Amino acid sequence: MERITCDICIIGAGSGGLSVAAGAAQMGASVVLIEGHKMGGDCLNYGCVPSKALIAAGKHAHAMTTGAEFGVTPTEPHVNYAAAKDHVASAIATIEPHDSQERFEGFGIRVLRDFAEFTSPTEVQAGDTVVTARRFVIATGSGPFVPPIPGLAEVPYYTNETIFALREQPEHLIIIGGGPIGLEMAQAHRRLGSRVTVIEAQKAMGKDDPEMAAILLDNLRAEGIDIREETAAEKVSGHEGAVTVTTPSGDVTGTHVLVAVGRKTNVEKLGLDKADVKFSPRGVDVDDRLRSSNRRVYAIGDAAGGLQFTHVAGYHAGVVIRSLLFSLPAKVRTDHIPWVSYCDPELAQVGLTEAQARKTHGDKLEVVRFAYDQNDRAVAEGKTTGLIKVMIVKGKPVGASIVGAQAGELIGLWALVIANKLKMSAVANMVAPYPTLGEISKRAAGAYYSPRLFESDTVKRVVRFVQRVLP
Ligand SMILES: Cc1cc2nc3c(=O)[nH]c(=O)nc-3n(C[C@H](O)[C@H](O)[C@H](O)COP(=O)(O)OP(=O)(O)OC[C@H]3O[C@@H](n4cnc5c(N)ncnc54)[C@H](O)[C@@H]3O)c2cc1C
Ligand SMILES: NC(=O)c1ccc[n+]([C@@H]2O[C@H](COP(=O)([O-])OP(=O)(O)OC[C@H]3O[C@@H](n4cnc5c(N)ncnc54)[C@H](O)[C@@H]3O)[C@@H](O)[C@H]2O)c1
Repeated sequence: MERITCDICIIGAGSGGLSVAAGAAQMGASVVLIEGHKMGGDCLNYGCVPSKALIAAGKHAHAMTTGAEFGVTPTEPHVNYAAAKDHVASAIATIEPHDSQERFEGFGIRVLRDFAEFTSPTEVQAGDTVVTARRFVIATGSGPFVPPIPGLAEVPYYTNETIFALREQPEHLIIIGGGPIGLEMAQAHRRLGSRVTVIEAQKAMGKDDPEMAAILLDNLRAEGIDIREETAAEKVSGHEGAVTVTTPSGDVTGTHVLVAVGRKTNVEKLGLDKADVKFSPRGVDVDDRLRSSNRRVYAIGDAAGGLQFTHVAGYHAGVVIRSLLFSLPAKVRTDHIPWVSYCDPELAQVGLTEAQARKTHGDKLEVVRFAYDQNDRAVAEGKTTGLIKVMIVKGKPVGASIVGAQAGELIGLWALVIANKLKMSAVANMVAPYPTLGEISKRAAGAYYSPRLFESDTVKRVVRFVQRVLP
């Protein structure tokens, strides 16, 4: 048995763990990083990267069928699904070196490739190595939650951990779950030529603003995706190539099933009881500094039980680095965290939705809106489906929702505004280049100030007075 002592031991080399490791080692701490499976974690191997790569393949296929209004004759694309999966694999392979063991060893980090388990409040064992550390960071992420639907365990089904390796094109893909994983995969597969049925127990994209989500869902349905809401999967039966999902509104039989009903955090096999670390199925119980019930142990990213996004794991890494290296009492916020679903149109959110803002701020809330069809660039590009809504209290945005082309890029501005508690005037003062979709944000700010300027008797009185006295 080898014994190592270090300043910081990180369990999990995904988005969160890698960021802590790189930052801490480059600033002088001795770091051990333990990864039981693939370097890069979910985002690189089974999540963001492969899903966005497959979405990109679908986008190419879709463009071939939708050029008529631009004078380009639509043509039915010949899709080689396996080749699309080659693109997915190549995107992962291109990014892989950035997350590799060699790169992290180059920072002076000791990388152990085994599953880790706490053996005491101050020790972790990984294979034949015992690590004693001043501080530990649990960054073990999450995996697909497979619900106890009767019959599911007896049929072949896919999850995000297996769907990207599938090389035969599903003729009819049934997706259980209408959240971001379900709908991103639904549209990519539909555009690549599969028939797709989505079975959603409640409302699809239920964590987003319903008015904005409805615009996305209309478009997905118009592309031919059968989305059945308020319809839970109750039973699954069948065999390879013919799987039937039973729902209250009838049976659906398809060739393949993808389960996308949420995540299960990877905390159960960590020996947390032996480390005096409290946890639940949601993840490790942490305070607003991301510390667990054992002050030496922190948890970040998906394992910390909050919002589950790569950029949140990265943000958490920055917060714990300040605590671990400089003993600064850095705290996490959630009010400025954006998220984006990369369907077409994209659906993006930062801060409060309209309903949340109404509940929190009541009559003090003002909501401004601006539609994509009023934006010249959107008209030129034929991307007029879309809307921005900004929720404002006393002149400061508390939330922004965008659905439409490039919504994921546009939300960045509002994330900046909310993170820094800027006023709407900061956006109104910006000169946006013409013609860009970015002008949508400026016009939303205009929608806030226009009534104050153009419908104000005081402004009119002042202008008339100044005009009278001007030479
Ligand atoms: C299909 C899909 C698409 C997604 N798309 C996006 C997106 O577009 N944008 C976005 O922001 N987020 C997206 N996400 C979410 C994102 O992938 C996660 O939020 C992010 O990966 C979480 O990072 P993490 O570091 O917490 O965990 P992970 O990246 O999952 O890393 C955890 C690591 O810990 C390792 N591990 C677990 N247990 C142990 C142990 N006991 N010992 C040693 N190692 C262990 C695992 O093997 C893994 O490598 C997507 C997720 C999925 C599933
Ligand atoms: N673009 C992105 O940033 C992105 C993309 C994919 C995933 N993610 C992350 O991964 C997380 C997990 O995504 P997800 O889509 O799996 O989870 P989710 O929790 O967001 O959505 C799951 C959906 O499945 C439904 N459901 C649950 N049980 C069901 C049943 N028996 N039958 C039918 N429907 C059922 C739920 O009502 C819910 O709408 C997301 O919350 C997000 O944090 C992010």
